[in-house]
Amino acid sequence: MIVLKLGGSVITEKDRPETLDGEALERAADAIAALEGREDLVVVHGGGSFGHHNASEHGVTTTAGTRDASAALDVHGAMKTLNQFVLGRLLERDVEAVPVHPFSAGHRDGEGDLHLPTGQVETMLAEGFVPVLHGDMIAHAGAGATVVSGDELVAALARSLEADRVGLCSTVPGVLDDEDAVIDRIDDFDTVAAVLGASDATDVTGGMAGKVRTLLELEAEASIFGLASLASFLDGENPGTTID
Ligand SMILES: Nc1ncnc2c1ncn2[C@@H]1O[C@H](COP(=O)(O)OP(=O)(O)OP(=O)(O)O)[C@@H](O)[C@H]1O
Ligand SMILES: C=C(C)CCOP(=O)(O)O
Repeated sequence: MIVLKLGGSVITEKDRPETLDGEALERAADAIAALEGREDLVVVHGGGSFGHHNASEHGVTTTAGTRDASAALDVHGAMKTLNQFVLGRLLERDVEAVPVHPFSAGHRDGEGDLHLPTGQVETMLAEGFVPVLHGDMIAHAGAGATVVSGDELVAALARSLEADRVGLCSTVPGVLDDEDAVIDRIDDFDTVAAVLGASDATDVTGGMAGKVRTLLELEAEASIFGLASLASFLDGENPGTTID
């Protein structure tokens, strides 16, 4: 069973609000369609130019919340729009993709910890569907609603579903060192902290630094790689950077 995140930076033009990178999304959908039926797959996608700009305008992050429903729905709506594009490209390729909207499915407790029940995802998988989740807003005890990143959802799903493989397809071929070479393996935050930055584009969830931090907390290994390596990841290889 594979949990795969399609980074928003891959499937959208992240620096142009609400702009899809149609060609990249089609390539990602082709790779997923080639896997169809061989293994259980849960897809999560990030926001890219959908969601991050809206969240930034409303001043919401993974810790700063809002109690303004219109603001929450603005971010949620942008993410649902992108989710429709992702589902559409998968359905065109006969992948039985169905949506799961985290805002309606989970919450954060007062400590900010994410709780994501997965009974619906497990039933979808058992019935042959490919669940497609996305970064979203989420009710947060004591803070209203905050942003939940696709990376956090990947980690929660991988834990609950005991995923065999976890992959994050991003716009970079892996985590890069100070000479832009792909770092093969990361097992400690401090040793790479100096090269880990935010995203180049508007991003409220922490860019590469947030991604590595979240994945290091996960017991299972995870791979971060670029679109050119998505097919090889789905074929069982470990391209890019392995976080363990
Ligand atoms: N050391 C690093 N190696 C690689 N990328 C880095 C590094 N430091 C910062 N980055 C930035 O992190 C970005 C990837 O993080 P980002 O959160 O944008 O990815 P994503 O998950 O694909 O997108 P989204 O968060 O929209 O879903 C890269 O585009 C790059 O700008
Ligand atoms: C900005 C929102 C709503 C979700 C972002 O998810 P991410 O792109 O995985 O960080």
